[in-house]
Amino acid sequence: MKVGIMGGTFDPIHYGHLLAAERAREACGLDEVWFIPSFQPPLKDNEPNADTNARLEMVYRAIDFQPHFRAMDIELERGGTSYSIDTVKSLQENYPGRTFSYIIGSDRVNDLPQWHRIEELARIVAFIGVERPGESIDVSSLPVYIQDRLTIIGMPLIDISSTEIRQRQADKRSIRFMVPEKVYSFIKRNALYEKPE
Ligand SMILES: Nc1ncnc2c1ncn2[C@@H]1O[C@H](COP(=O)(O)OP(=O)(O)OP(=O)(O)O)[C@@H](O)[C@H]1O
Ligand SMILES: O=C(O)c1ccc[n+]([C@@H]2O[C@H](COP(=O)([O-])O)[C@@H](O)[C@H]2O)c1
Repeated sequence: MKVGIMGGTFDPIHYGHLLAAERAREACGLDEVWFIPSFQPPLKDNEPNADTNARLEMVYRAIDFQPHFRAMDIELERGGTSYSIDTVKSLQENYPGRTFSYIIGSDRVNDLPQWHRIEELARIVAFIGVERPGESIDVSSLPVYIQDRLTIIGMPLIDISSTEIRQRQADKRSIRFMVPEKVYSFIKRNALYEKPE
């Protein structure tokens, strides 16, 4: 069974994440995509804005009724810095018989050489890269051991980021149609990302 890992801060999850997962599933013949929210993403300086329960709940709402998508809380349960090497090793131990690939956007593809224990990680997992606006994938500057494990797939450029959603929400501008309706209603009901008056 082939599983794609869609890891992220998901603060909040948005249509860019969902389309990347779906196009990777189709292009690479993945049986399932597992969405794994990070507790603390390794290369981001700031702590996530929404708490872990809210970020996980938004992922559940976004993938509700999608037969090939699952959400897993293993990084939230583990706590600490969410290194992918720890996640993949734990998945391999707990779910034998699966092969895992990481689905990542162009910003993360380009910083793969900075990932924790990347040489070891690249031996046990493959990477599926998707373009996102603002940063194009520069395959030739990546070490060969990463290039060998990387497949770039096509996807329409979706110019949506969680940062922009948080900023729009703080500025009281519209975030409708940037996130699924059930995520939208959760953000509004819980006043996430709003600036205190
Ligand atoms: N619009 C998008 N198109 C393609 N891939 C995306 C898009 N947004 C995020 N990704 C990818 O999804 C993964 C998780 O992203 P993350 O949760 O950090 O979202 P983000 O929008 O980049 O968040 P932030 O703006 O808070 O940094 C990363 O691999 C990232 O490159
Ligand atoms: O393991 C690492 O060193 C590492 C460095 C950067 C990113 N990642 C993972 O890549 C995924 C996307 O990260 P981010 O910061 O864009 O949310 C998420 O699952 C992170 O844990 C992992």
